[in-house]
Amino acid sequence: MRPTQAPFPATRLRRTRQSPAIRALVAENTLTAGDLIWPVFVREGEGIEEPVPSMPGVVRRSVDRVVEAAREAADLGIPAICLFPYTEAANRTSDCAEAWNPENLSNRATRAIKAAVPEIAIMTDVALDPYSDTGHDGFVVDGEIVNDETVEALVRQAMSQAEAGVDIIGPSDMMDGRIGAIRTALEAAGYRNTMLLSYAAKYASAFYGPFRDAVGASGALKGDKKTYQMDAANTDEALRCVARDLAEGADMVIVKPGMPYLDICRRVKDEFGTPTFAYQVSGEYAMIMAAAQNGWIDGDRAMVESLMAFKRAGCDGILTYFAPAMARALA
Ligand SMILES: NCc1[nH]cc(CCC(=O)O)c1CC(=O)O
Repeated sequence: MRPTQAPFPATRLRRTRQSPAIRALVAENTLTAGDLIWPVFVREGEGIEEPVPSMPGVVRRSVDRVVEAAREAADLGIPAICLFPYTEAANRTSDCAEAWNPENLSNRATRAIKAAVPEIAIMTDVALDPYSDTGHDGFVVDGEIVNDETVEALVRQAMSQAEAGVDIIGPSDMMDGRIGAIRTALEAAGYRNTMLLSYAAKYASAFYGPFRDAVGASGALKGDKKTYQMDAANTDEALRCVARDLAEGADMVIVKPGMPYLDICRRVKDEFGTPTFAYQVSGEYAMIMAAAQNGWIDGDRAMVESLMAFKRAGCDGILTYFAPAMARALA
């Protein structure tokens, strides 16, 4: 694109910024509730909403309260909710068997939401970290996060989620070959419409800190995730990950974290034209909320601006803890 314009004063770029009406007319991007996926934390119990200290305004909900939250989200026009279980220490084992227990928290929440709020799409996370005693996304053997054995377990986890009625399966583990393995298993079992939203370009990030508190993984995690999550120095590698996952049967892809990786969002969208999502992760949310609580920034305006940035970068939608607040602001 080559913008063409007459010399000043024939061209005055401020003309199209002069009033809310004119600015609305020339806005290049829009943000709607339909762009949002809301990640929620699920815990055991009943009637419980337990604050997550490092994520002001975010709570862990018992299944009955998650159902209420899903109702509220659907009424606000939010199309999808994403479930993350907080697992107690007793359910964190070296074989991670709770991950494919049909009665695990994630599967019970899925069935309860499906029954009460059938119109909202349910997304779940595929990775072993909520169920492992090491806090890693895969099995650890002699200090190595082993790929192929982990993929077999991820397939079992994904199949139990499909069986529970999940619409969108989100593998966030960054193992090699898991998209193809899960897609093959889904097709073989007749789950033709179950979508795979691959966390294709997921970076090893300091911004996941509050999330690990929220799901109870902070204490468990030994070491870091750098042998499977990506190095912040790389961009071409992100395109290779996305190309690989699309070739294996992913329907849509995620770039994660969001704000520090807007360049990756733009490249992925331009290169593949596939439905592309950004995950504005826990640490990004926490930064904005912390500054707002200190009176250092206007939290509502920072929320809107940060989410519009993803649309500008080419994203079709955003996973964000701000989803209900943003949807309310748009209503
Ligand atoms: N595989 C687990 C997972 N799924 C989503 C997040 C992070 C989300 C957030 O920070 O909001 C993580 C954490 C991690 O990889 O350590």
